[in-house]
Order: sequence, then structure tokens, then C-alpha cells
Amino acid sequence: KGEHRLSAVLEKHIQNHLSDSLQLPGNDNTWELFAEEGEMKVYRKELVEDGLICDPLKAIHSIKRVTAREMCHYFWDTDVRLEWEGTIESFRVLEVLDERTIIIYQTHKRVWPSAQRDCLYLSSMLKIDNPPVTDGGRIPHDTWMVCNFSVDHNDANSVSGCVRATVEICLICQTFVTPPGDNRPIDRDCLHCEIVYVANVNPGGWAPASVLRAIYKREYPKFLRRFTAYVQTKTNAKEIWF
Ligand SMILES: CCCCCc1ccc(-c2ccc(S(=O)(=O)CCO)cc2)cc1/C=C\c1ccccn1
Repeated sequence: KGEHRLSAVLEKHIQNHLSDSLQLPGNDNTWELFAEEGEMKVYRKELVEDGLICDPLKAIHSIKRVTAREMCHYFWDTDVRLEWEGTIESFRVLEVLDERTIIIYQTHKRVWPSAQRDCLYLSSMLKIDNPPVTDGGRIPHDTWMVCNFSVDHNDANSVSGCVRATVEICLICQTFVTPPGDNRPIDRDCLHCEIVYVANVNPGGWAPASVLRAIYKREYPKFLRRFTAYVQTKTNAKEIWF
């Protein structure tokens, strides 16, 4: 802890997510379920801040045959970012704060008629030591998290014409193991991972509400489908990485 200049602010974001992002949306009526596919449930809230659509999004999903660490690793690792992220046009790692904390500048593909957006954020991956037990009281094998939140940085010579969007995003993953019994070794069929994905995106400048809400309605389920399938494929033939 305290390894870099942003450790304290990172710790605050982590604590906030551990206290509120793990609250499952099904339990209260403040979240509206807007997409459901199998185990994937995507919820939204309508939120307008200074006339900008900032609808918070929360998704829960259960993915077979992968671990929390694998999900968080492929979400965090920029080496594979363009293999699953369909909405970014370019990105650059501006700074490495420690072996699992970096600062990224990225531009998103322009969505007509809005101006192109860019984001500048800290991205950190960490293991949660005293894992919060889920509602059902089941004990996870382990809990990992990736936290992405907007920061300032001098070196972000932004792409001209881009409007700076701000993000507060978190992926919390928990591995559940069902032992195969009679001393057989654990294989991927004994695993599943339960995730909570929370995204708060402020578009940073005006964009038509209809355009923004259409983007979110289309892009979030697509991202969850594509990313989870990507991790299952990537890990299928590999040793289990707890
Ligand atoms: C007019 C368009 C305004 C919105 C532009 C925008 C801003 C931010 C972001 C965004 C979304 C996910 C992340 S992440 O989960 O951290 C993964 C790393 O990239 C970071 C940023 C996206 C998008 C635009 C499209 C969009 C919106 C949802 C879902 C997917 N794409």
C-alpha cells in the first residue's frame, strides 16, 4: 500500500466500490433492468447532471470456467485491450505507477452527430483480501477487482476536437469452486465466476439524450457478451489461474 502518489485516492475509490457496488441491484427498486441474456442482467438509472446524461450502469453476470483473477487480468491488461474493446480508436499508457496500476489516455470512436470523446484514467487491479460474502452467504474462493477512474495528467496531449469524458468504473469478480468430490483434481468445470460491472460515464459535453441512451443500451450488453466470451476462449486450454 502507499506505493505511489495516487495510492490514497485509489484506496478511497476501492472502499466506495466495496461498500456500494457489491449491493446487488435486484434487491432494491432504484435500478431498472434493461437487458437480460442468460446469466447476464444489465441495470440502469436515469441521471442527468448539468444537462448531461450520466446514467449509471450496473451489470451482474456469472461466467463458467474462468476465475476472478483471469477476468480481471484480461480486463486490466492493455496488451490485449484491442482484442475485446470495440469502442476505442486509440490508447496510450502514460504512466506506470506500480506493477498493477497504470494511467491510460484513450480516444473513443466518434458517434455521429456527437463530437469524439477521449478519457484519461487510472486503472488498477487488486486482490480483495477479506472478501465480502455475497447475499446468498456463499463463500467465494477469492475476490479480484479492477478500478478505472478519471484523473488529470500533464502528458495527455489530447487529440484535438475530442471532448473529455469522465469515468468511474469497477469490475468486481468472485471465483466459486464446486469440488469434484472423491479427491479428483479441480478442473475448469468446477469453476464459475460471478461479476459485478459498474460504469458511471459522464460524456463531458452535450450529446443528444437519444444518442447517448442508444449507445449505452447497445454497447454495454455487447461489451459484457464479447468480453466474457473472450476470457473463456483465452483461458480454455490454459492452467487455472487463481
Ligand atoms: C457520445 C459518446 C459519449 C460516451 C463516450 C464514452 C466514454 C467512455 C466509455 C468507456 C466505456 C468503458 C470503459 S472500461 O469499462 O473502463 C473499458 C476500457 O475502455 C471506459 C470508457 C465509452 C464511451 C462510448 C461508448 C461506450 C459506452 C458504453 C459502453 C461501451 N462503449
